[in-house]
Amino acid sequence: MLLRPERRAQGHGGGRGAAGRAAGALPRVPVGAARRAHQLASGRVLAGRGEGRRAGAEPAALQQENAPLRPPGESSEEEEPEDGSGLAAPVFPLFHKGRAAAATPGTPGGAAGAHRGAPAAAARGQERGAGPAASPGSHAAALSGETVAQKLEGKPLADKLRPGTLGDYVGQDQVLGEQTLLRSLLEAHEIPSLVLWGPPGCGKTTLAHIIASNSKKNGTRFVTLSATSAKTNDVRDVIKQAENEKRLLKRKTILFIDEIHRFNKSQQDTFLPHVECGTVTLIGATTENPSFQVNSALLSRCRVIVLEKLSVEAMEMILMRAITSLGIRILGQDEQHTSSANGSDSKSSESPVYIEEKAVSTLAYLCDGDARTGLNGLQLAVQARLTAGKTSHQASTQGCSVGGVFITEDHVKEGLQRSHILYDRAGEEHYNCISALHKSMRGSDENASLYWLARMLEGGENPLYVARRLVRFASEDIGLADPLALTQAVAAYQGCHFIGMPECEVILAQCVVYFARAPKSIEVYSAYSNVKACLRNHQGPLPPVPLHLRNAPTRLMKDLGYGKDYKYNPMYKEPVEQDYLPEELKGVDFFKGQKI
Ligand SMILES: Nc1ncnc2c1ncn2[C@@H]1O[C@H](COP(=O)(O)OP(=O)(O)OP(=O)(O)O)[C@@H](O)[C@H]1O
Repeated sequence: MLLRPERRAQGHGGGRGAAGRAAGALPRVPVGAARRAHQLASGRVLAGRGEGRRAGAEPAALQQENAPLRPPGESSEEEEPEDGSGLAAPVFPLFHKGRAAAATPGTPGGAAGAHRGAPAAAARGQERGAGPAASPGSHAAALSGETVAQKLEGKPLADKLRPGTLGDYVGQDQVLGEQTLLRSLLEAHEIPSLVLWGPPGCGKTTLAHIIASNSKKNGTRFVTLSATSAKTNDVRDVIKQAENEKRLLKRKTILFIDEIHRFNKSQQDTFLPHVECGTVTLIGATTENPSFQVNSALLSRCRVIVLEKLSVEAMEMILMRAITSLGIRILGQDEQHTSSANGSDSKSSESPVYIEEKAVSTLAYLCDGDARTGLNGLQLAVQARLTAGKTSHQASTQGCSVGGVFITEDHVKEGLQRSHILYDRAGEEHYNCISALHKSMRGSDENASLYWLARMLEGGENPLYVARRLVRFASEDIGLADPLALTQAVAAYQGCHFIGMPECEVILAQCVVYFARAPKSIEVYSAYSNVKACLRNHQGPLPPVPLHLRNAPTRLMKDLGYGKDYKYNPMYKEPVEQDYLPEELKGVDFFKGQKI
């Protein structure tokens, strides 16, 4: 558990937890672990050992915990089509590249190393019962007995499948694993005020609801407000009610505020005294760095829980659970596609729905740790295929054909919104990426510079925002080493302004590469910073402008000595000896010593 925001910068942005790193290093994780669990759920594989090992866990979860998660020797690299026709081209080249690049041969983070780590990560994900088997009473169980189309009607799939217990909550072991502070507090029913900080769809709201249902057992009330719609008066009403409940019935209230960063500071102030005196326990959820967005007095009274993007393995578990609950069957590359393949619980007369195993792993990658996106993507892909009326589609593999709806990797890609996946334009990712671009150009890495540029533009970033940063970079980092850089940047800005996206992307690309290749000089930037520091540190009144440097437009000024003894340089053939700094700064050289 993280109580201070600083570490968040690593954990949430570039850096990841071990599971996340392993995930990033995998070119393609086979859905072996999750699929195995799917088989368990559908009764095709007998339970593993260790039943009853942990009280409170569903039997299916215990079975999965001990199941061989990945066939020995199975290599993600081997599964990648040599022509790159799988995940990569042409829709998501960035992902493909990133994944391959992360798998550095010879390092534990390489493909093999990552593979070794993956089962463990998947097992951790399963530990709390993350299997696809619907635990009794879960939403997944509630989906049984209908056709796939019926199951997808109404509420979004992600909402229907929102886990209601910690046992069904996947991943986030860094804050919820055994022996973590939050887990102990939850088990002891002692809920402190919390701020749940994490990227979209990583399970903040879900966790808050689980905490709520946990605390309802001992009579605690749970009230939800969304900062996007609630007014200050709504907050006051909730607090008034909480005071009454506390005073008259001795009942505690947990107030959950989604997107707490959207409340302005004064709205946040409204909670402060009531959180302090314990009238309400506040649980805020935010995708934004709380150190900037949440009132610091309020923040200091809350524990900040940092949730990370869900790992690929965790996403596979979530998707497999959804697939099981929908009664969709999985088609592996190496099996007979009979109607009993990967047993489904769909008892209807509807044509069976199949999904490629590869499609599931691709979806798990592309949703970028956002379970809502992943589940929505699955839902859209299935619905689109059902609507397309492909019921007579013949899926033919290895000489065996199957009648029914067949969902491929391409279908799930279509079910996803690319901009959502790549980039969070309004959030922290916006700043992380521009910072990465700036630093890559400064480091003269044209390759990385182009990558960060494309990642922003493909994600829907405003090209003028990037162009403005280039103007700044031209002076800050290139400066007089190549004074033309500034002209380039301003021209790029104007070019973007004239023609907009997508045509202007190449203008920015040209400028970015020019800057990455350009010689660098921070001489001016540094000297100017020194001057600013000198002014800021000056004690007492600032020294007057020397009289000889002053203009003397009136007689009085001349009489006062303005402009006296000033040497007009063009009148002199030889260099002029003359002071231009105030007397007390004589001899100071701002170009010496780079203090930024
Ligand atoms: N850890 C998880 N385990 C299982 N399912 C999850 C998990 N996290 C998210 N989900 C699924 O994704 C859906 C969206 O998650 P949730 O609303 O909790 O995300 P969030 O972090 O609050 O996102 P946002 O910031 O966009 O509101 C849930 O309804 C649930 O189906």
